Amino acid sequence: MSEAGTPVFSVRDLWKVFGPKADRIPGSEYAALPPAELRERTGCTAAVRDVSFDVNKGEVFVVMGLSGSGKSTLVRCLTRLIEPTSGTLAIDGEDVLAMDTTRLRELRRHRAAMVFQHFGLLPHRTVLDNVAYGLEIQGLGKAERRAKAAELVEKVGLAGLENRRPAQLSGGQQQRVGLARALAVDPSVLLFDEPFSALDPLIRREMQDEVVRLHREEGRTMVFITHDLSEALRLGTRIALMRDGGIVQLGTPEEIVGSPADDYVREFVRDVPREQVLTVATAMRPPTSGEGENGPALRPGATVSEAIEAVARSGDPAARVMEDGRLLGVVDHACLLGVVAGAGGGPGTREVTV
Ligand SMILES: Nc1ncnc2c1ncn2[C@@H]1O[C@H](COP(=O)(O)OP(=O)(O)OP(=O)(O)O)[C@@H](O)[C@H]1O
Repeated sequence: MSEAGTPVFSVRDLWKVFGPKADRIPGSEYAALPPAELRERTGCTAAVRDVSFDVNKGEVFVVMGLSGSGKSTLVRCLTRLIEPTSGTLAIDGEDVLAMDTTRLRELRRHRAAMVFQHFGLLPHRTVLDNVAYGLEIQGLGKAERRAKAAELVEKVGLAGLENRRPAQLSGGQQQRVGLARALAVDPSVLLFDEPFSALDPLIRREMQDEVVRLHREEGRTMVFITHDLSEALRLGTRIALMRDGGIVQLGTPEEIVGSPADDYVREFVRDVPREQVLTVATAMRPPTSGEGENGPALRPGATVSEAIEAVARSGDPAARVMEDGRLLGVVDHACLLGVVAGAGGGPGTREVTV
């Protein structure tokens, strides 16, 4: 269990198999077959294949993978929009698979709100009424829900547009309405299913910033599906990288980029500018005697690219990595260039010298 206490979601040995007699697949001789062979021999597709993970309170948990890797199926299983074939699943410690229909409805409406790519806004209602809709379902009085909705409309940057209808908004603005509506019920977790993939790049970036801001300001737990690596790296506290229904690697952006679990992940992250993801805590080396007196001070979480800027500005041969007044290590030109050149992510793997 994490420091944050009970995980928001706790998922163990989860399978979702589509096809005839799907429940005979998990745990059988067929379970380890590659997808094409499984389909050929059984007519089944294992969309989610023996997956286990926790979503911790306050984190942005990104589910990333190529089309067909199982992202949507996995996230839909979390609230049983798709019924898992086998495994266990809990939200805030409560068994989701044991919930009856009333409890499940409550889960989907209040505890785990979903933000979709197609916003599903009510076309004849105004922005304000669309946001208030979730509160109406909750049984709040009219004045109260309009006041709360107005607050949320402002929070997502739509103040002044309260009385427009969805058709009078841009795609990004519609997505903000969807976001405000999901936030209205104050859920313990927000689930995003590729919400920004239909938006143009600039608006998409704006919406990503919005998610980062909401996360920073409210510490809200989020599960975010994307097939876009740069989006995953920008938003994710941790990223689960899926392939053929399984999780090939689960880790922080830095772990995924700096220590890919296998060749598949390595290929996936090949073009990522490593200096923007890897931190000085990874790139640093122990100080030699006399070092550590001078040079700019950086926190361990500073990126290598921030360190390069600091060293270039100060003209010192190295920067110091400090925490609570303690010297943890130093990053000199060789450490920093080693990261840029891709000469390994961790200590002891650098080959580049200057
Ligand atoms: N209802 C279904 N019946 C049969 N197979 C399905 C069904 N839904 C999904 N699949 C299969 O399960 C696999 C995972 O699909 P899923 O939609 O979860 O992937 P995804 O990673 O979300 O893809 P995308 O990014 O394209 O949305 C795919 O091979 C898909 O064809």
